[in-house]
Amino acid sequence: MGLLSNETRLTALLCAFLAPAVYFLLRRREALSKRDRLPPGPKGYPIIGNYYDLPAEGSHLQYSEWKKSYGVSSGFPVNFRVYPTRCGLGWAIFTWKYDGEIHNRRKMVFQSINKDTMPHYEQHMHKEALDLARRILATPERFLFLIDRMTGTTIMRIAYGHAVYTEHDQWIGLANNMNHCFREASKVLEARAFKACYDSMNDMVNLPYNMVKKQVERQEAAPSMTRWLIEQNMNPDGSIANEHKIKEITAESFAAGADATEAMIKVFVLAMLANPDIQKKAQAYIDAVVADGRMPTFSDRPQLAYIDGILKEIMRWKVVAPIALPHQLTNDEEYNGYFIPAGTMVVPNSYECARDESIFPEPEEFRPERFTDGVKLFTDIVEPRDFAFGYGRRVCPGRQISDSTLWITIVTMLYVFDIRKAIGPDGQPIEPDLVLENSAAVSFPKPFICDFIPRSPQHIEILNATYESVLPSATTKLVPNMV
Ligand code: HEM
Repeated sequence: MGLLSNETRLTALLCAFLAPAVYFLLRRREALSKRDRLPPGPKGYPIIGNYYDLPAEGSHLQYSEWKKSYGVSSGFPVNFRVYPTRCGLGWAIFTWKYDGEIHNRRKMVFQSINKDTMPHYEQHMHKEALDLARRILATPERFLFLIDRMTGTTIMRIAYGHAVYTEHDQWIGLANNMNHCFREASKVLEARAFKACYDSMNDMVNLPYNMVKKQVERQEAAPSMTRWLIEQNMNPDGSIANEHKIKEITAESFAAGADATEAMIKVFVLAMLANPDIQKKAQAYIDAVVADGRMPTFSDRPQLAYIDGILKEIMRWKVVAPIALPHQLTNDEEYNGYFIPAGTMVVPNSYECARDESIFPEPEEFRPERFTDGVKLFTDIVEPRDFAFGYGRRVCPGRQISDSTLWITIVTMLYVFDIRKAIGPDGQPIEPDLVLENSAAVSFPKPFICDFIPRSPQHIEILNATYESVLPSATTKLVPNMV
């Protein structure tokens, strides 16, 4: 006779059959209830999800429309599922999926951008901002090109300590070729373009790095991200650990940083054209701080809250990276009562954040007063940097560099110039188009013209003298093909 009664055996048998069934029913109910709780949105297709719903350009506008039409009240736009996300393009980490390797590389970027290194970078930025003003003075009609050039030369100095004087600089040429490849990524699949892009990315990674390495050996390297990383990774026997990572990180700074910084400086010019009163107000604040006949510098920043107000408003008014970069959930998430399964691609709509009327009334208006009364910056309003530079673990690691570059450029331009609408042949001011041109990642102002009028001969004299005094070891002469 067994130890169990017949009744107990029957119960055990029933349990053995029923338990999995109950388990699967519960799981199915849970799955169904989760499916009911997916955020609403375009239906999509099996496997490819919403791939065909993705607009090629201006996707932030489409997402904002969906947010309205699907009636989602939270910041999360719509149910949006396309599984493959950052798929990895060469060494460019912004195209990689998050993992331990990215974590380490981002850490290295932060090691080279910190409170000890920033003062050195700020000197570079200052020199480049002054250089831009001098070049605009010489050929104002080329200001769009000169802004483009200046964002490249600033990053060259920060990444490699390399000062660019001519328009035919070898490293700038390499970096521009590489950026062209990122912008035209789809065309890179053509065999010839692929080879050219492969070569230019390789050169960009290796050549400037090798130059700095030699300078470090000779102890004559200027301060730069590359120099710092080489020094921090130098083994006692003189070999360099993580060499390929250092090369790739610094090359990437150019790919990731130049376009967005350029777009923002151009947005600043547009904002000044459209708002002459704000320009005048900003100049009055600057003049009060530098009444002793000098130009503003970084040390004046705490006294120039209005310039920071302008900077914040530029980041909000025209978000140049309107959908940052796509993220992908590694785990199931609950958000505002919605269920969002692991693997979902989440496209942040930063443009929509900037247009939230409950936070930023009349969002189309350019209004630095949202953020400052001219004396202090308000702390009880959403910070545009929290959406302009992306999110979470992938937030832009170059934001401190861009922030300082933008500030010193804006304050320098406002000190030297009155930025005015150009006058057309009919004698009327030419109105600039304030709508940005959308592209894959960064939106730019459409080409426009305007006048840069020096505020006085004395402002020019002070500009030239200041240029000579900042980083005086650099070449101070205008070389023939400089402008
Ligand atoms: C105004 C200028 C800039 C803007 C608006 C900007 C914005 C952004 C945004 C929106 C992202 C995506 C963040 C996300 O995935 O959520 C990003 C990523 C990145 N940015 Fe910037 N950026 C700027 C300048 C720079 C500069 C100067 C550097 C380098 C020195 C830089 C380096 C990077 C890198 C390496 C990434 C990829 C990070 C990753 O995928 O983990 N950026 N940036």
